[in-house]
Amino acid sequence: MSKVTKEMALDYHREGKPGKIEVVPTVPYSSMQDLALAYSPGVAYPCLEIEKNPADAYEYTNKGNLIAVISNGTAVLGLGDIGALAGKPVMEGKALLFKIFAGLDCFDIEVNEKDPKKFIEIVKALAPTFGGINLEDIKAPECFEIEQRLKEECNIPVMHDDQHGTAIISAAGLINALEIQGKNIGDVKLVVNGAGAAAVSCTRLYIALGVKKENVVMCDSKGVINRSRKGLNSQKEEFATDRDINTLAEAMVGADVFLGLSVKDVVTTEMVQSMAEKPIVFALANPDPEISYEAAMASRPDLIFATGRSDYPNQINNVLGFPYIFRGALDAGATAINETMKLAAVKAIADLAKEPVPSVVNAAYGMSNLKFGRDYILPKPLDPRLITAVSPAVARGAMESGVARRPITDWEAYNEKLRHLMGYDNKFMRRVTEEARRNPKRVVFGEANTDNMLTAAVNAYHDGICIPILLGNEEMIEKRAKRLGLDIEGIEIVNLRHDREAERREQFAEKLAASRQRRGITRPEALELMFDRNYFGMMMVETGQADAMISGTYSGSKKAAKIAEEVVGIRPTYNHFATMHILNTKRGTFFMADTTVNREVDEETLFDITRLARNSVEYFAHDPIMAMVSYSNFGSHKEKEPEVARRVVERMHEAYPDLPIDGEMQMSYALNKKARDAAYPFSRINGKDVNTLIFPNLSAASTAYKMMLEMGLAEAVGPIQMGLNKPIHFISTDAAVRDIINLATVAVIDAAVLEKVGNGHDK
Ligand SMILES: NC(=O)C1=CN([C@@H]2O[C@H](COP(=O)(O)OP(=O)(O)OC[C@H]3O[C@@H](n4cnc5c(N)ncnc54)[C@H](OP(=O)(O)O)[C@@H]3O)[C@@H](O)[C@H]2O)C=CC1
Ligand SMILES: CC(=O)C(=O)O
Ligand SMILES: [Mg+2]
Repeated sequence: MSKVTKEMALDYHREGKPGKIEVVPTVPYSSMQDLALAYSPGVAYPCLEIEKNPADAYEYTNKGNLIAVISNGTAVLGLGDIGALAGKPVMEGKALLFKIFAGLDCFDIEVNEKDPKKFIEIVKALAPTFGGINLEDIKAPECFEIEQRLKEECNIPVMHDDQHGTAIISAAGLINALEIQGKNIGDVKLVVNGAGAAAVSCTRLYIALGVKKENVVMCDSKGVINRSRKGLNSQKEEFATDRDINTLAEAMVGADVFLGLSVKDVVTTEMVQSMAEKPIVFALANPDPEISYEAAMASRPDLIFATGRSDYPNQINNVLGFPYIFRGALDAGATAINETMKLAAVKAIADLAKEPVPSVVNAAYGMSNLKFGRDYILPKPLDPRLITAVSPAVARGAMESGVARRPITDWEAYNEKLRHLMGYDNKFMRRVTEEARRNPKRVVFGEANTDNMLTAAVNAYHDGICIPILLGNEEMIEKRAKRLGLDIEGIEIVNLRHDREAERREQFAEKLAASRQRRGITRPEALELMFDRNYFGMMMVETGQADAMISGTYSGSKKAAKIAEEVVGIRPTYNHFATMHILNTKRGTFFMADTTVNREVDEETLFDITRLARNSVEYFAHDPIMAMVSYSNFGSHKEKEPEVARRVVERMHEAYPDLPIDGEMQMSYALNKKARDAAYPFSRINGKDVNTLIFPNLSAASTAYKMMLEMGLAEAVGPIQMGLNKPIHFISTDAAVRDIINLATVAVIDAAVLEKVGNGHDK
């Protein structure tokens, strides 16, 4: 991750539409009828229902999925009292996190009011709008009264995240760090620096989990809070120590755990060195910690160190909790977020860190070997399992403690809903990944000496998806792996240019020349070609020395595709091969073809593309419902391109009389079955939701899927090659690591099917 600079951050916030979030309608709104339903007169009906029964607000409005992040700007991060307006970027940021991590909609509300009593009245008056209230960055001690009263007086969950979110996450981190250091929570000496919202609440939770109160020393801006201090507020009084010490430096001597929730740079290396053996330091002030990562780690080797930042190992930040805690609370219809729910969240988060880390998480952090230990005490914020680990635990907690108004009964369905909410639930990829893991295959990675290819190959290996064979110079690959922090032990590297591969090059050349001698490749030429990664790698697959290949391409796949045609050839029942992209969207999974290969599409090419797509969609266990898309509808335009599309549909109807395919038709009819059924009742796909889109040319297909991706409307798997004799797949070397892993996973499945049924699944 590159260092965040002021300029980058300001540009990020300013570019495009300023800020970070927007409001998007969720119902149709284009016709008069729609407007009459959305607003007057139709809107009166739900109003009257809610008047009769307020709980109906959850049925007819967005209340049940809407959070308010409310702040008065008095303790914004560690920046202090910068005011309500200046805190808005933080609150917008939280709104964004609620949305992307838990699918919760969120309004940020900055209230220009420091008087706690007035602030409480304002928030209370706003409460009917929301399903939950996340109080944020409100300073101590006012935050305690504010939260307490709002919890009592609102009938929706209210949580001050700086208090409880931080307490939950850091407690999970503490439990795991203590386990690694081999210490007992009941024995540890704890120093807390800061006596504000976060510090007080964290300390209370640690005590509930077993820390002895007499082993706690808390400090504020004036030093140690001891009994001789006068005029302490009640929270500071609660933690005042009997020990006769005054400074943080004195408190640190012999301490096992340091918890910083104060300001930057107040801890020195000497202080860390003065701590007990195997200490734990959580320096959580944001954006800059109480001691820097570099200084802390240099101070002693037996330390476990965490900060609130995302750019160092062990991030302890309430982002790991609040989206999922509110998700679980709202889904169970909880009236509050109570101690049982908080403890359930602590356990779920702590336990998740001990589970094997999936490759998507490693890949997201450019790592290959994240494993429970001193540099990984908590799950990473981009871990997609957090939602299914934490939200159900919190919802169960709500039910057990009797605050759930809408108890969940079908947990499997709830988990499914959570996954779906989140990520255009990649059910398809989950299924193929499980299949690949059951029977991993040998996959050659061409261009293994590039960052993303190498990271993908190594992650796929550690995830048990495939057995990679890396093509490239071993020294260079090793160097790169070291720089990227990738563990490549156990992975085969083949340096095809090395003398020790001379025999294999000869063997491959002979075989290639034998099959291509009448098509212009002589043996000496074939031998020359074996110095090319694509020829060599594909020959490995052709001769059974590997099961599949991911060919890294630099500028489109044209050259590599030509080589694949020469080396492994096109399946006997076709004259062309093509590629398909699988798009996971909010509306389900769509298959699109041909997205990358055939630049000139005549009738024969389009016929092959359509047959290949039909075959592949079935192969991925979907029943194809196909639309041939065009700018024309069923003959409305007579030009060559729609004519070709029409003829291909006719030929498909003849070849596969039962196949639901039709067209040519515009995309609006392909995707809107109501409109299609009304306008073209004769269509063969009447009443059906299309899942496979065949495009009349490469420009249209490529533009369509890329537009969906760029607009954030889909996640894609692909390009999936269809029609070659062997599983050779092509992807750009700078494609995202996750995309390369996904393609390698598909290649493994491809190889397994080939092994089982040959190309016999061609029909
Ligand atoms: N990583 C995470 O997830 C989270 C991190 N934080 C961080 O914790 C910090 C505090 O936040 P919050 O509790 O909301 O804020 P508050 O304003 O409620 O509390 C701040 C506390 O820090 C104390 N403090 C200020 N300067 C010093 C100093 N030099 N030495 C010791 N203590 C000092 C203040 O002391 P006094 O009482 O004397 O004024 C006060 O007790 C911030 O940096 C924030 O970013 C907060 C929430 C979550
Ligand atoms: C993370 C957070 O909430 C804070 O630093 O205030
Ligand atoms: Mg905060």
